[in-house]
Amino acid sequence: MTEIQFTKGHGTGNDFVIVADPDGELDLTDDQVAALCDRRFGIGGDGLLRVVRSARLPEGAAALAEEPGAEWFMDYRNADGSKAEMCGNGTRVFARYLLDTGLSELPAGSALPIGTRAGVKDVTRSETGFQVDLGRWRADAGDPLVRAKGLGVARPGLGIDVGNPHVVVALASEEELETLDLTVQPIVDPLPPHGANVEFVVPQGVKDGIGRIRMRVFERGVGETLSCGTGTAAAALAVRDWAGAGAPDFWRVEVPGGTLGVRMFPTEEGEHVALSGPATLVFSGAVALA
Ligand SMILES: N[C@@H](CCC[C@H](N)C(=O)O)C(=O)O
Repeated sequence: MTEIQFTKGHGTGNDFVIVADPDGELDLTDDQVAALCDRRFGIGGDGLLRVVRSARLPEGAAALAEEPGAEWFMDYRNADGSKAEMCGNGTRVFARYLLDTGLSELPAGSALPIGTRAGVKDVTRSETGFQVDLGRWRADAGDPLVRAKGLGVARPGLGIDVGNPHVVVALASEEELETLDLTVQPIVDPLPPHGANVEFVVPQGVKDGIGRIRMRVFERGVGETLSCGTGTAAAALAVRDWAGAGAPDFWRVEVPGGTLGVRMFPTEEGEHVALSGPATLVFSGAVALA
């Protein structure tokens, strides 16, 4: 049986098994990922981050073509073993791992480019830990309806892509958010071609120029998690859209695992959205691969 080294990390309670595989020698099956992420029989995690040199992975070629400095690729897998394009909390935890293990450096004022299936993402330091520029976002057509246990009637959702697909649903009150039962997967109709992460939000108004939101999420390939970084970005974009002209470009999103910052800013290629928050490594060990 092969034994591998791992580190456990999290960003606002969205937790990951981190496996260093610099030379791309570890081809983990979906079942192996699911076993490592199992909370009873494995290490436990919402997902797995494989740390691999972009040059050693076929998917890394596009990252290197976009940004030759993107030495490291975040091979992200959901807890069920499925691949996802992006993970916002994951990129911050990935950056923390690269820096703490000495695989990369991030001098003050510079950016660390990380390869992902949704393109290269620049990570910089921020007051609360790290900021990741998620790049351009886009509204998805389809106007899905969302049914969730505990909600009664179906609610309209707004499809937003921030590298991975999301559907955001506004709830009427904190009570609705609390009584929502996310042990059962919400039904999205029509479901976007590659599925969706579903965010339930309660806007909390604007204070000191910063929009506030409370959010819970059901992640594609995982279930309810304590936080979803790309989900908070989608939530802020949706609430800003619903609020109309004059809504802020700075948002604070409260999730069960903590608070994340979201900011929208113009660039030459169009508006970008960035996510900021903490990233923590918790422990390391060795585990046998099933
Ligand atoms: N937790 C993540 C998103 C992880 C991927 C997601 N489950 C998907 O399938 O798109 C985040 O912090 O963004």
